[in-house]
Order: sequence, then C-alpha cells, then structure tokens
Amino acid sequence: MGTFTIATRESRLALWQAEHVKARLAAHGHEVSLLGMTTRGDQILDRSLSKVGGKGLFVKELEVALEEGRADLAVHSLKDVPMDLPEGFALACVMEREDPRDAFVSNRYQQLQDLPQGALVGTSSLRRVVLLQALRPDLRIEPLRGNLDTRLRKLDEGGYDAIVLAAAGLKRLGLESRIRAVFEPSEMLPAAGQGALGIEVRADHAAVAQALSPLAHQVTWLAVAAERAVSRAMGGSCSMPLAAHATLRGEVLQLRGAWGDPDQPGRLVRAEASGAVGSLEEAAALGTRLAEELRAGGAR
Ligand SMILES: NCc1[nH]cc(CCC(=O)O)c1CC(=O)O
Repeated sequence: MGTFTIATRESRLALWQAEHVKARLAAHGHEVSLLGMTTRGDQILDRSLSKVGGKGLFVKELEVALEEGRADLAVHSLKDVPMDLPEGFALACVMEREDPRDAFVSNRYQQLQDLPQGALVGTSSLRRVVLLQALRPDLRIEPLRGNLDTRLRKLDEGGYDAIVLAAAGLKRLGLESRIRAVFEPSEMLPAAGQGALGIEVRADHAAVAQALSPLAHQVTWLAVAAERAVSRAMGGSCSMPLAAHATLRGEVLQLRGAWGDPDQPGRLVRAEASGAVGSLEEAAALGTRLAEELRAGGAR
C-alpha cells in the first residue's frame, strides 16, 4: 500500500474532486493527503481565458508540484487538460463520467425557449456561445468567469437572465437544484471530456499509476479518447469553438462533433462518425476521422 499526495486547486469543485479520488484510493488501502494550490487560471478573473493562455493555466502549477516530488498525482476536470501533456507527464487514469451535458440555470426562466427576445445569457465558453447563437440568434451573450459559486452569485445578483454551466460541476457540489433544464447533446454538444475526471502523474511514477488502475473507467476512457482526438486533430484550444461528444453502445462508439466559425456567428459545421472500438488507439483514430470530416465540411 502506498502513501500519496494529491495536488489540487482550491476551488470547491477541485477540492471535491480531489477528496473523491482520495476516498477511492483510501478504500483500496492507500494513505492519501491533499496539497492545495492556487493556479494562474484561478487568479486571472478579469479576462476571457481564451485570451490569456488557455487550458494549461489551470494545470501548470500542479505539474510543477509533481515534478518537484511535492505531490504524486493531480486530479483535473478532463475538459481543462490540454490535449498533449508536457514531456514527462502522463494521463494515468480516467474515471467514470458524471453527467456530460450542459445545464440551463436561471432564477426566472425554466428553459432556453422561455427566454424573451434579446435576453442576456452569461458564458465565457466559445463553444457555448456558438451553440447558443445557433439555437437562439437573438440572445445577447456576455462573458461570465470565475468558479461555480462566483458564477451563480453573479446570476443571483441579477447580472444575467440565465447562465449555462456544466451539469457535472453543479451535481458534484450538491447544486443540482439550480438546474432548470439540461441541454440534450443533440442541441448543445458538450466539450471534449466534459464531466470526466483525469488523473495526471509523472510518467516515470509507476507506483502511483498502479494504485490508480482500479479507479479507471474503461467506457469513459474510450469515449474521451475519441473526443480528445478530435480536439487534438483540430488543434483545439479554448480559443476554438469546438464540441465533441461520444457514447458507447456495446462495442460501437458513436461520436459527434461541432465546430463554430468565430467570424460568422451562427455558422456551425457538424459531423458524426461511429465504429467498433476495442482500444484507446482505435477510439482516437475515430476522433481523427471525425476531425477530417469537420474539415471537409469547412472547419479550420
Ligand atoms: N471550464 C470550467 C470547468 N471545468 C470543469 C467544469 C465542471 C464540469 C466538468 O467536470 O467537466 C467546469 C465548469 C463549467 O464548465 O461549467
């Protein structure tokens, strides 16, 4: 049995996720402690993330802690993890996915369709912006940043008619009652990896990788391998409005993707691909194929 330290951001959601992994490892007889830290992504709250450096901002400080041996593993929302980890790091485990869908949150309206003409919706995700514009071109969409509690507070203070958040984060924090409606993936396709947790380790740290193996969820891993391959092949970052979502039916992975044109609001390219997959490599190949179809449809 091992003794491990988890590097974690200190937002309520990050701490929930780290505690979740801690409990799972403890149930397998390991001794686990947490090392909380603040990342650049947590500090920069005034600018859109896509303008200041993207996904890596939430991950870098945690990787430094792993590198220096102050921690053995870092728990991430997979959605926030760059497609290619830096040399020397590995994604050792993908855990079972929570609800991957986006949620409509409002204090006055039950669903998107109920919003009046020109209503104000808060989100800073370019993916959500382009998908919302496709559903409701009349809406005014304004940036909304900060951790979950901050975003909900800004809604409650009257800054927006509605906001869109990942259902997974709300459910994990016991805030499910804030969800007025969930968007089905057919109307608002989730981001690659949304709702799944990924655990990063130093690539040479075999003991922790072994301890993590019983926590892995193969069905989720196959799905997110395909989704992340779409992002990788598209050169995806959070400055690209890109969605990718896969579900496994038996052996067949069904993958959908959508790309929004930042220069042409409302224009969306969609593609679908499916195939039997038995390995992460095959799942990733399906994602690469889907990216080719998006490109063939005009995505850049
Ligand atoms: N980009 C922020 C982020 N990263 C992970 C989650 C929670 C959902 C998840 O685990 O995918 C959220 C909040 C949100 O998108 O509303």
